Amino acid sequence: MKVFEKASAKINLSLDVLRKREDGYHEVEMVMTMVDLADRIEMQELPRDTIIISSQAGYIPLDEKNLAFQAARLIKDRYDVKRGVYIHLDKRIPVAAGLAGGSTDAAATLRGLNKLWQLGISNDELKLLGQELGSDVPFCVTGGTAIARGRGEKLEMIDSPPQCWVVLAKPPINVSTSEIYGKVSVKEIEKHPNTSQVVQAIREKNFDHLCSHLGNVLEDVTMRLHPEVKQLKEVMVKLGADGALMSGSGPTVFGLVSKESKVARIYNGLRGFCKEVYAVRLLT
Ligand SMILES: C[C@@](CO)(OP(=O)(O)O)[C@H](O)COP(=O)(O)OP(=O)(O)OC[C@H]1O[C@@H](n2ccc(N)nc2=O)[C@H](O)[C@@H]1O
Ligand SMILES: Nc1ncnc2c1ncn2[C@@H]1O[C@H](COP(=O)(O)OP(=O)(O)O)[C@@H](O)[C@H]1O
Repeated sequence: MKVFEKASAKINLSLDVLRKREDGYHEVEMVMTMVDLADRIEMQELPRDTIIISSQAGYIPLDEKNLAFQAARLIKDRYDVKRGVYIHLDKRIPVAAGLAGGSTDAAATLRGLNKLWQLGISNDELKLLGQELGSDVPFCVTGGTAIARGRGEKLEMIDSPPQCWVVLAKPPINVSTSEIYGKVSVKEIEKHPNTSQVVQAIREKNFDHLCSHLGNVLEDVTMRLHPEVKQLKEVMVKLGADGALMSGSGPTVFGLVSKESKVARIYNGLRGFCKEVYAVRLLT
């Protein structure tokens, strides 16, 4: 038997860091939503009790470092499953980009194996399992649009944002999420995003209000280390995006665009700066 899952990328419409916690993580308040840029995951039953991962992407680990492998092992151990699985990852989400590529693969693997092995695990339980794999995994299990609190695992589902185009550009640099969080000094944050304004704009489907309240406190940290991310955001705005922001810990910058007629110009303009550019819709 085979199961297919789509594993979509997320963007952070706002990201605030409230404080550093005793356990080393940061207490956050984020508004997250999914975009129509996704990895495809195929899971197939194996006769042997083993987990095998393959991918067309040569640049991700295929061993126990892969988050899909970790998700499969977790579900096997927790539910004492003595069966094997072959998992193929058709990677389309850029890696280490701030788009939760690994987390969404892990979430899709949890969902898929629940079906493949007919385990009957509830959505809430899948989110709890996801939490053990990473802070963004519970959101990736459910998808939709949510306010994420705690270290990212406490979710409050909200309405979908007004539909629009999302142009994503990933500069060719590597950013480590833990390094970026490690460099955040909460006291020195100059401007916190106004989460409730972002949520209100979404509720009222007010696109302009949403664009003017996008905010991410990790931007300053990543942009200080990699000035090209700042330049990319400026280019995105100059080319005509209605709003622009770095997603997560970066380095991907996304632009929200309401008019389809502007998308090609922005896409082509960005292609002059980096190879990895995508124009997609929100997953509403
Ligand atoms: C910044 C965000 C925003 O959505 O996304 P990405 O840039 O990774 O896509 C997330 O908070 C990333 O979540 P995720 O990538 O799942 O992080 P984890 O694997 O749990 O943690 C990686 C490391 O980041 C730091 N970390 C993560 C989450 C958090 N709330 N506080 C932290 O300080 C910790 O140092 C941790 O060891
Ligand atoms: N299935 C996976 N897809 C992508 N990256 C993965 C996966 N499993 C593990 N990784 C590793 O996770 C790290 C972060 O990648 P990713 O999840 O794409 O970044 P981000 O959290 O910034 O969105 C990379 O160093 C990558 O090698």
